[in-house]
Amino acid sequence: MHTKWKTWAHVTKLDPDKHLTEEQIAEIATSGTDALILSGTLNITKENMTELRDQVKEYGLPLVVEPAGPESVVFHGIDLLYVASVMNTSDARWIVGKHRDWAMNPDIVWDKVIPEAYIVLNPNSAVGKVTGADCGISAQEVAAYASVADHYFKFPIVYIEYSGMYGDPDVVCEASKAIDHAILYYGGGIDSGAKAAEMARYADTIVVGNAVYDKGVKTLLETVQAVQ
Ligand SMILES: CC(C)=CCC/C(C)=C/CC/C(C)=C/CC/C(C)=C/COP(=O)(O)OP(=O)(O)O
Ligand SMILES: O=P(O)(O)OC[C@@H](O)CO
Ligand SMILES: [Mg+2]
Repeated sequence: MHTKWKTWAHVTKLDPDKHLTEEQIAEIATSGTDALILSGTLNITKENMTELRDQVKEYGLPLVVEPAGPESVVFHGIDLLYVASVMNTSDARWIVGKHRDWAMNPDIVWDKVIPEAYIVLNPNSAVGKVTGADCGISAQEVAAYASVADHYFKFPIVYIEYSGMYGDPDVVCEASKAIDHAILYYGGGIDSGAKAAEMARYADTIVVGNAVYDKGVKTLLETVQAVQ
């Protein structure tokens, strides 16, 4: 299996539900970001996922699809499929239920699948609302979830997710201390070089999403330069 993903410092998350021009995509793909993740929670379908894949594929960057459910899984033309389980929800659908439904399907390319332990910390994000995540937890509880994900479930990725807001670096620091093997992802509200550098002190891989759309490719470049 493809293991280069473990060395990525910066990845860019593109939303199939949003639009980018060809020129913007060219700038993103040549920004120095290590990979593109195609993902979102709301309004994601095989159709808009495939359309975005076709827009970005010619640049040769590693492509990851991160589906919000079985309905948006695409394997063709992509390198890896990141599949989340949310640690801090009591709704089992988002831990293992959707996965059971998905596994009724015989066409899963398991060699491309990388499981991710999500810890969702922004209650106002789409992912926070949809999964009913308990976002009011302490840094110690986040670290404990990270420890269970790493040492017990042996997830290869632990993902601290503040989608749409900049998180607390102390929380990411505590999570990083609790993990020995998993790669630690941080995503949420990174819209400057300083924020990218701050979270990259603790996270192995930082994720930039909304800033690409809200602030533009120049800001994306700053975040890349701060960590590469
Ligand atoms: C079993 C399969 C194939 C999938 C299930 C995967 C699960 C359980 C996902 C739950 C968490 C989730 C919805 C992950 C999707 C990735 C993600 C967090 C995207 C960011 O979403 P937001 O930024 O909040 O949403 P919008 O961009 O749509 O506003
Ligand atoms: O969109 P932002 O806030 O940059 O968050 C990135 C990513 O973690 C979202 O899943
Ligand atoms: Mg988003």
